[in-house]
Amino acid sequence: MELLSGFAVLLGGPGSGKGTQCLKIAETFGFKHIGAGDLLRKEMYSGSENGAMIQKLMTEGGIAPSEVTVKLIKKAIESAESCKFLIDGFPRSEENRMVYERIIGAEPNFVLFFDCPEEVMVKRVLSRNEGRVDDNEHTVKERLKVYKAITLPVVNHYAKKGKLYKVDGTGTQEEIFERVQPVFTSLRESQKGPMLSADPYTPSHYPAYDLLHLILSECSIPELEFDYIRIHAM
Ligand SMILES: Nc1ncnc2c1ncn2[C@@H]1O[C@H](COP(=O)(O)OP(=O)(O)O)[C@@H](O)[C@H]1O
Ligand SMILES: O=c1ccn([C@@H]2O[C@H](COP(=O)(O)OP(=O)(O)O)[C@@H](O)[C@H]2O)c(=O)[nH]1
Repeated sequence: MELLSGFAVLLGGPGSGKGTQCLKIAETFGFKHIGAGDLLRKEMYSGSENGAMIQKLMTEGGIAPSEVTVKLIKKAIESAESCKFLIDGFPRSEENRMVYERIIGAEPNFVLFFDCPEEVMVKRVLSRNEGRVDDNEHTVKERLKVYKAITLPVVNHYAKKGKLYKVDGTGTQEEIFERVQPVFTSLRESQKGPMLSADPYTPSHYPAYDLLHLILSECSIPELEFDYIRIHAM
């Protein structure tokens, strides 16, 4: 099976606001939101053979085997009607990224990174109050270690590729969305790449602009000369 698709990725530490902002972006700009952690939690509670393993590693603050997560993401993509995806909280390791690229056969067109001080993230996680196995002081410390050692290299990888747009993740949800929204709006409305403010991670012109513009516009692409992103069967 082959699907025509395109996607953006949201990365950031635990509690940096990925899920919250993803919902707003998805609703405003018509993306299908795929939360990697949400998929794993659903799998954990489904009684599947992987349930106990997922619960253990989430409680310990670790990262699920790449094949397990990628399979769940692939299933979510295939069952969605949309062709515009916002993947939240994945890839979390270089290995995640490589397995995703091997199995799905695509790279994200654009990566948003929420930059947030540790103490802010910890405070948010500890007041999330959703009954999660990992929202406690011990696990959040472990998650932050994993984030710095294993996830930040992925962020750096996308920065080097000129795909990363860093957003200040502090302030209210509305303030953060005000920072995020113009990026998506200008990409949707402009025919030419937006010139963004200087930032260590932010290219002044998006190399991935054309493809992202394609994602953000309707999915009727055939007359345009873009590389199609194909999702290959596993
Ligand atoms: N800007 C914000 N200010 C205060 N609390 C926030 C903000 N953004 C999100 N939250 C809250 O912090 C917690 C973590 O946010 P969430 O979006 O789940 O982060 P992540 O997906 O990165 O872990 C949630 O309870 C959410 O309601
Ligand atoms: O690609 C992923 C995404 C999540 N997780 C696990 O799920 C937990 C919660 O992730 P989620 O994205 O839901 O939480 P957040 O970081 O947004 O607080 C992580 O600590 C990991 O244990 C994982 O193993 N792989």
